[in-house]
Amino acid sequence: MNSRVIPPSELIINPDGSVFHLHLLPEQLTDRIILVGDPGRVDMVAEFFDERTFEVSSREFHTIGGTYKGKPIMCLSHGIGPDNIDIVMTELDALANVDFATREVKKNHRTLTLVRIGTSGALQPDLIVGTPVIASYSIGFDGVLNYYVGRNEVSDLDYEKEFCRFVGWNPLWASPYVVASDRELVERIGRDDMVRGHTISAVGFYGPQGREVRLALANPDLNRLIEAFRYNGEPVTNYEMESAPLQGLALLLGHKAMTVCSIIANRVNNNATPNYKTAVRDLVATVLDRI
Ligand SMILES: O=P(O)(O)O[C@H]1O[C@H](CO)[C@@H](O)[C@H]1O
Ligand SMILES: O=c1cc[nH]c(=O)[nH]1
Repeated sequence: MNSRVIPPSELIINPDGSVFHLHLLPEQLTDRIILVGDPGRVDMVAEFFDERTFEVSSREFHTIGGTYKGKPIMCLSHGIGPDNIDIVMTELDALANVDFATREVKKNHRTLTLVRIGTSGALQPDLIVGTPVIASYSIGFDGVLNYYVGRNEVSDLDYEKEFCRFVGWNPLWASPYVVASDRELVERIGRDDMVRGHTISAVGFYGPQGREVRLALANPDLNRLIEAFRYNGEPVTNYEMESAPLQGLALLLGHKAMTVCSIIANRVNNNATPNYKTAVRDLVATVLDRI
C-alpha cells in the first residue's frame, strides 16, 4: 500500500487548489481528453462541444471543458515540445490519482483516455499533405522516458537496437525509446481511414528534424537513413514532437493514449502547406465522434 505523502516541493498545488502549471482543479478533470499543441486549436475543438463548462488558461496550457454528444470531455493544449508532456501527463495523472487534501496516491486508480491531435512532417514520399497518420509506434528522440523506472518494460528494446544500428545513432543525442500506442484506441479511432505509422518525436523542429536554415547539421544523412529503415517491413513515417513522451508516460502511469497527426509538410518531396487548418478541423470532428 502506498502511504507516501508527496511533499509540496514535488507536487505544487496553487492556493486555489489547482495543479501548478495546468491550473486545473481535480473536479474539472474529465476521463476523456483531447490534447493539441496550439492553444488556439483548443477553441476550434471546443466549437464542436454541445456546451462549455469551464475554461482555464495558464502559459501555453489552455483548457476548455464541456460535453460532446452528451458526454463530458475536455481539450487541453500542451504547447510545443516533449518536455511539456512531462508536465502535462504528470499533472493530469495527479489530478486523477492523487488526493490533493492528503497528498497521497488514491487507492483506486482512475484511467484517462488521451488522444493527441497534431500536425506533422512526412518522411515517406507517398504520404501526401492532409493525410492523417496514427502513431502506432512512437520513437522518442527526446529522452524524457529515460528518466523513469520502468522505461525498459514499456519500450520495444529490439526496435531501439535495430534503429540505432541502422542509422548510426550519434552518442551525443539522448538514447531513443520506442513505445506502442494503445491498440484498442488505435482501432476505435483509426478505423480504416487513417494511416498506421511509426512517428518520431523530435526534440526540436529545425536541426533535430534535419532542417537546415543557417546552421549546418551534425548528421546530414539522418533523414535519408530513417526513410530507408524498416522494422518488421514497416517504415518510419513522420516527425512531430510529443507523441512518444505522451505514450510512454501513459503506459507507465496506466492511461490509454494515442496520437494522430495531419501531415502538413513532406520532407522527402520538399513541399508544405501553411493552409492545413481545414484538414485538422476534419480530423478533430472524426476523432470526437470516435473517442
Ligand atoms: O500541431 P502540434 O500539435 O503543435 O504538433 C506539431 O507542431 C509543432 C511544431 O510546429 C509541434 O508541437 C509538433 O508536434
Ligand atoms: O515537419 C513538421 C511539421 C509539423 N510539426 C513538426 O514537428 N514537424
